[in-house]
Amino acid sequence: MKISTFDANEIIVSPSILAADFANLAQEVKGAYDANAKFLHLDVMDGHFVPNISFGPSVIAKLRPCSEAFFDAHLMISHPQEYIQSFHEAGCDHITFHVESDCNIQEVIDQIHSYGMSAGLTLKPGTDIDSIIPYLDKIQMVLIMTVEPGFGGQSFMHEMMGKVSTIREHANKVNPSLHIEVDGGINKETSKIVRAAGANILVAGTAFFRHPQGMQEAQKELTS
Ligand SMILES: O=C(CO)[C@@H](O)[C@H](O)COP(=O)(O)O
Ligand SMILES: [Co+2]
Repeated sequence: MKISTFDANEIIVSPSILAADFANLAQEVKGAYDANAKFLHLDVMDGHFVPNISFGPSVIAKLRPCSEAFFDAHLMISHPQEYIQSFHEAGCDHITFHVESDCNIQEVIDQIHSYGMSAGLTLKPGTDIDSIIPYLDKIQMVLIMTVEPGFGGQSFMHEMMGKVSTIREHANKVNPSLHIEVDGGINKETSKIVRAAGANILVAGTAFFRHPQGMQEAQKELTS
């Protein structure tokens, strides 16, 4: 699936499977799509770029037949350029990588595009958005981290909203179809704040997969 299928004004929920029950991953992923979440957020961690290890292409490949969702990979790895082909072969539709990773950013963007996937750039909370501005017309998504990458279940950082509105202002001039995704601590309340700031893709792990009333209710809360 192509990201151009989705409009940058459309509010999309991207459930992060980091908060799902790993012993029942296929059921969880099917449930998320049945709840009308059009994306699935895949947090890949290498234990080096961030102090945690999650899963890689072989798990994603097993999940691919379970869902028609847009597979939205978030690579928290030091050397993204070495794994782009593997994530493409696993069935990812999109890859977001970190500006702080050890790579030539433009080369990795080109590599992602060469496999027909869309490309996104993201940054840690302490990194300035000046590192991303020069690429805004070359990518399809910016992901603003609203927690330190590495773990789910952390508290939302309100102070990141300035980054969202500044990126939206720049994008209106150079790339109006740019999607802005936010990731970390998104729930019923914070979803309203990020949407007001100009984000349209909402990553939700805990608030989605661990919602006491289930995923359908989570989807409703995040989009209403
Ligand atoms: O990238 C990350 C964490 O590094 C996220 O995608 C989290 O998995 C989101 O989890 P919640 O904050 O929604 O629980
Ligand atoms: Co993420």
